[in-house]
Amino acid sequence: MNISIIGATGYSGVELVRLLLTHPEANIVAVYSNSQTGKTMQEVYPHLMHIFTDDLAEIDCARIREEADIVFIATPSGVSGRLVPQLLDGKLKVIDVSGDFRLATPDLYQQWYGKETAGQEYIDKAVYGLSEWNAEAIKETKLLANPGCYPTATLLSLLPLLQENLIDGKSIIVDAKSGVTGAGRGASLGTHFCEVNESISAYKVGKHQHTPEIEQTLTQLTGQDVLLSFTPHLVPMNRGILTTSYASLKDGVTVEKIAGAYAKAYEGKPFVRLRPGEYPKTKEVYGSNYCDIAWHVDERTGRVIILAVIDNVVKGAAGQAVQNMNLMFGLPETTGLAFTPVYP
Ligand SMILES: NC(=O)C1=CN([C@@H]2O[C@H](COP(=O)(O)OP(=O)(O)OC[C@H]3O[C@@H](n4cnc5c(N)ncnc54)[C@H](OP(=O)(O)O)[C@@H]3O)[C@@H](O)[C@H]2O)C=CC1
Ligand SMILES: CC(=O)N[C@@H](CCC(=O)OP(=O)(O)O)C(=O)O
Repeated sequence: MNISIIGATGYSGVELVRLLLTHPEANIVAVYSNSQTGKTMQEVYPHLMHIFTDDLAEIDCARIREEADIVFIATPSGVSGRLVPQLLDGKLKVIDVSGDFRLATPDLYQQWYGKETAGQEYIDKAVYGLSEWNAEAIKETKLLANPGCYPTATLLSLLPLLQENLIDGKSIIVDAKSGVTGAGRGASLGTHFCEVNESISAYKVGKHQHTPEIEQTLTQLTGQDVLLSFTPHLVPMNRGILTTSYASLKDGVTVEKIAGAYAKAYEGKPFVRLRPGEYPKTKEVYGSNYCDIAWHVDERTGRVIILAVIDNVVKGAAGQAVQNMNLMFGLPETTGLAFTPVYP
């Protein structure tokens, strides 16, 4: 499989390089950058010395259509919306790691991202790549919208319970925490060491762009009416997301029903590990494609509290993108991804 990567110099892009270098079917044919063309990958990332030394090329859609079977796009929002119409031709398959093709309409995207994306005809071609829940559609598509990092952990937590009608879709509150790699490699005041170290703070309260992605997917996949509050926080660590979701239980729902819904949803799903009653740590999935999920039924308040952890750069971006590539090419989902988390 010949693979091109646009945005290879970013954190998601360089994680794609790491995963694809040991994938038995993958051959990276070219890596593309916007502002660092002419340099090699090992100049930008010395940890790749003697491992991956390719030159960074200027983005050339015609060349990519000829050289690659699949292209990953790992660029800031607003970029792939412009590139995809030039790439979707012939045999080439596209996986977009950004948010440009996740929301149902260009207007909704404009409302939450404050910029333009591709036209409706391209958005309609995209399949949402939540691997565990959308595998049949993923296998058939040429354009895949890889889920956001927070939505991955949140959706995997909530879908089984909404699917079985065990919680009230209008009662959901999601409190989420992310490591700083979630904000990308570019320097900014908000991610400066002295601003984040020994501190924790919320951001984009009531207006984070992943809110409509989570609501839209919960409704599309379960048919339930959903309206939720989502609050992200930045925590002083490199990788990892912990989501804590709260929802009111429907009448008569027992601990056994909750456990049954998770067991049914994730039987045979190699990357979801169920840990009822535990307190999963981001460290326990670090560097891996796992999502660990735990739940606690609070009989006093009639609520269920669900904890989920992922590595934002792996299951939340590059790892799930490779999992989706495997599905799109008829390979076992775990190909190139069956490695152990780095611990401690
Ligand atoms: N980091 C994460 O945990 C996750 C990120 N995402 C999404 O994935 C995408 C990439 O994120 P991340 O890797 O963190 O970002 P980074 O900021 O680390 O990297 C961005 C990449 O995009 C390239 N780039 C920047 N501007 C342009 C442009 N105008 N045209 C073409 N290429 C451009 C950069 O190239 P160069 O600097 O060489 O010019 C760089 O390779 C984003 O949309 C992000 O929201 C999704 C899930 C998780
Ligand atoms: C910590 C941090 O800043 N995280 C980023 C995640 C960005 C992201 O993944 O954005 P899209 O999926 O929408 O492209 C944020 O909250 O905006």
